[in-house]
Order: sequence, then structure tokens, then C-alpha cells
Amino acid sequence: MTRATGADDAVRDDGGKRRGGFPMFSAASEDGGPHFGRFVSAMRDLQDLAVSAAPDPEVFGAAADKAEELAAMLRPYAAEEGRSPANRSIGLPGRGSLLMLPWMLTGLEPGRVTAAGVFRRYHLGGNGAAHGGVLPLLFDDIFGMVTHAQGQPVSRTAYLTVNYRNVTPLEKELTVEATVDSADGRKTYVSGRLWDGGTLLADADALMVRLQPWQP
Ligand SMILES: CCCCC/C=C\C/C=C\C/C=C\C/C=C\CCCC(=O)SCCNC(=O)CCNC(=O)[C@H](O)C(C)(C)COP(=O)(O)OP(=O)(O)OC[C@H]1O[C@@H](n2cnc3c(N)ncnc32)[C@H](O)[C@@H]1OP(=O)(O)O
Repeated sequence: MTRATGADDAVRDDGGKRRGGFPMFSAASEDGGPHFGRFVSAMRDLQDLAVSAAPDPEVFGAAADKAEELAAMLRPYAAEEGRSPANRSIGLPGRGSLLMLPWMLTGLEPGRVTAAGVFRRYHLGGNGAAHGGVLPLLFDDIFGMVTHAQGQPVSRTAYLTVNYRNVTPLEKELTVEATVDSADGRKTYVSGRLWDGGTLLADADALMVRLQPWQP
């Protein structure tokens, strides 16, 4: 495995606020406080129910009232990127972001990152299997992490290819690994594999390109 070099030449001195084209985001302290994890967990339950509930029609009216009330409660606190604990709470599944899959890192070292978790009802594609679109989301995120762990923290995905080998079940603990296969200047070639026990569900490969200091 070739190690990437030269990451520091992408670092822009901007009062420590930016690195390459990216702002410098820090992890959320205490994963957003004592209630944030429970809040995100409840919201994930709601996501599952929003795509699966089939109540009498008036129940949706009552649910909409409560959803609008909750949105009105939080709207005054909407903050710019990098301020919310969502996506920055490394102790929570999916770093506390509803966009991310509710998975947890199980290993992080230069050249290799592993994670485990389940796809839920929210991620249903058809006939009990996960939607094909959520697998690239999983791979893209873990590819970002393995590239970061390799010392290329300001890289973006140039391409990502997924091979679907077997249907991906819901509500079953699965594992994923990402590795750095090679590196060439700004380019980091990565690959990943999604497993159900010993069954390979999908594999993927991608090119991550380190941003120039002026690139967003
Ligand atoms: C964890 C929370 C705690 C707190 C947070 C703290 C820290 C964060 C920690 C971890 C973060 C982890 C993950 C999160 C971060 C990111 C992960 C997500 C990544 C994404 O999800 S990001 C969104 C999707 N992504 C885009 O939005 C990219 C749009 N795009 C572009 O921005 C440009 O397109 C770019 C920059 C990619 C390249 O543009 P460019 O102009 O700089 O590059 P250029 O053309 O010079 O190419 C340079 C060399 O790459 C080759 N090359 C380029 N593209 C190629 C292709 N498609 N196929 C084959 N080769 C290709 C060329 O052939 C050349 O090769 P050569 O040098 O050999 O000639």
C-alpha cells in the first residue's frame, strides 16, 4: 500500500479556520449534550414510521400538528454548517446526522476503517431489501473517513462505483470496511466491502481527490 504524501501543501493559513477548501470543523463536545442522542434516536424512529405507518387519515392530521409544532420549536436555533451537533457527534450512530446511516465506527487506522450497523425500514427499497441508493451513501462516508485517516483530510469523491452482489437485508447487523489501495499525489484510490457475516453484499471503489486550497 502506498502512503499519501504532501497533504500539508493543501493547508491554507486562514487563521486556522480553513484547511484546503474545507472549513475546519471540530467534533461536538459531549456529543451535543445529554439529550441530543435521545432526540436523534426518536427522530430516526419517526423516519421509519413516516415511511411505514398506515393509520386512519385523521391520525396523520394530528401527527402533522405535532410535527409542525416541533419544527417551530427548533427553527429559531437553525445554525450554519459546523455548529449543530448533527454530523459532528462522533459517539453517536451516524455522527448524530439523520442523513447518515445509523452506523458506528468499529476501527480506524491509517489505511483501514471499519463500521457496523443496520439498515432500517426507512432505507427500504423493495421487497424487504435496502434501497440501492443508500449503499453509495455508506461507502462515500466511510471512504471520506479512510481518506481522512490516511492524512488527506480535504479530499472529495471524484467517482464512486458500487457492485451489488446480493440483496442487502434490513434490521440485520452488517459490517463494512474501507481500505486505501494506492495513492498518487492528490489522488487516493480506495475500495470497500459490505458484509452480512461471511456473505459479500456489495463492493465499491472510488477515487478521492485532495482539494486545492481554493476549491470548495
Ligand atoms: C467525524 C465528525 C467529527 C468532526 C469532523 C471533523 C473532521 C472530519 C472527519 C472526517 C471527515 C470524513 C468524511 C467527510 C468528508 C468528505 C467525505 C465525503 C466526500 C464527498 O462526498 S464530496 C461530494 C461529492 N464530490 C464532489 O462534489 C466532487 C466534485 N468534483 C470536484 O470538486 C472536482 O472534480 C475534483 C476536486 C474531484 C477534481 O477536480 P480538479 O480540477 O481539482 O482535479 P483535476 O481535474 O486536476 O484532476 C486531478 C487528478 O484526478 C483525476 N480525476 C479527477 N476526476 C476524475 C474522475 N472522475 N475519474 C478519473 N480520474 C479523475 C484527473 O485525471 C487528475 O489526474 P492526474 O493528476 O493524474 O492527471
